[in-house]
Amino acid sequence: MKYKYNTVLLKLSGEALKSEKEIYNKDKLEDIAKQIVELATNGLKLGIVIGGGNIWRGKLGTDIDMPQINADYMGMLATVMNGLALESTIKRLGYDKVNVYSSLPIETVTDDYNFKRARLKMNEGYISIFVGGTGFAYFTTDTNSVIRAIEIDADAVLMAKNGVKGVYDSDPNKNPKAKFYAKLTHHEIAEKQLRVMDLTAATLAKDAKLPIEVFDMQGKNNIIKVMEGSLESTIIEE
Ligand SMILES: Nc1ncnc2c1ncn2[C@@H]1O[C@H](COP(=O)(O)OP(=O)(O)O)[C@@H](O)[C@H]1O
Ligand SMILES: O=c1ccn([C@@H]2O[C@H](COP(=O)(O)OP(=O)(O)O)[C@@H](O)[C@H]2O)c(=O)[nH]1
Repeated sequence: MKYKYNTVLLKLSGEALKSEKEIYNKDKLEDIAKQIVELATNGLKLGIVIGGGNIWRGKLGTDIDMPQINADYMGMLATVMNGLALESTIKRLGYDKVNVYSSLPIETVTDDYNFKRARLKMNEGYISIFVGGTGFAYFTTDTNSVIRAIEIDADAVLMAKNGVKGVYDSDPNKNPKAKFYAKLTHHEIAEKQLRVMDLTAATLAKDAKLPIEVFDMQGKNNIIKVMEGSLESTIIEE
């Protein structure tokens, strides 16, 4: 196997699909899908959680006096749209073995999810795209990523960021002197209150002893490079 991992859960933010003017940018969708197809074709077992941030986030609900629970379900539905956009792009590139599993029961456009079926299909080379978040308000897709990673018995969660190469001691976009960490323990994430994922997700990953690799997906073939171990990133483990 040419990759560091056999099975991974790749977390993509919805932001990765958008451009300045479009919620879906064809080149960005295609670039991500091409890398995913190459990885799957070469035998990497891939589960993907996609966020909804290019379309909607629950916190925007306050701007329109909407209760958070309603706003959160809108956000979860946004992740379904993103999953379908990614699925059709992957299929358009000729890789048909893709399942979109939704935490929300939308059987007309998504597959029924249970972890045993996902594992079985992934062993047959199917890519699993997990949408709908956890299906519960007050969570984010970071938590959903850790849950799905545990369920598919992933070796790690690969957390793709937009424009930062990993975890720093403070926000590198605000503090040019922020110190980069190549390695961190789960304990340090909590102890130093490093903002890489929400606390629920970080706690769950720590309890499950699940490694997390944080990397910048904005770079040529960075998703492939991080799987090959040739990209500078932050690895969070025991
Ligand atoms: N300790 C930190 N290490 C890295 N990035 C941080 C940190 N604290 C804040 N950030 C900021 O968090 C941003 C990523 O936020 P997030 O909501 O996870 O974005 P994404 O949509 O890329 O997942 C980074 O672009 C960075 O500006
Ligand atoms: O389990 C979940 C996952 C997501 N969301 C909602 O869906 C939005 C989009 O998800 P997220 O912000 O994680 O997307 P990303 O930032 O990764 O694009 C969130 O803001 C939440 O409002 C939710 O309520 N429960």
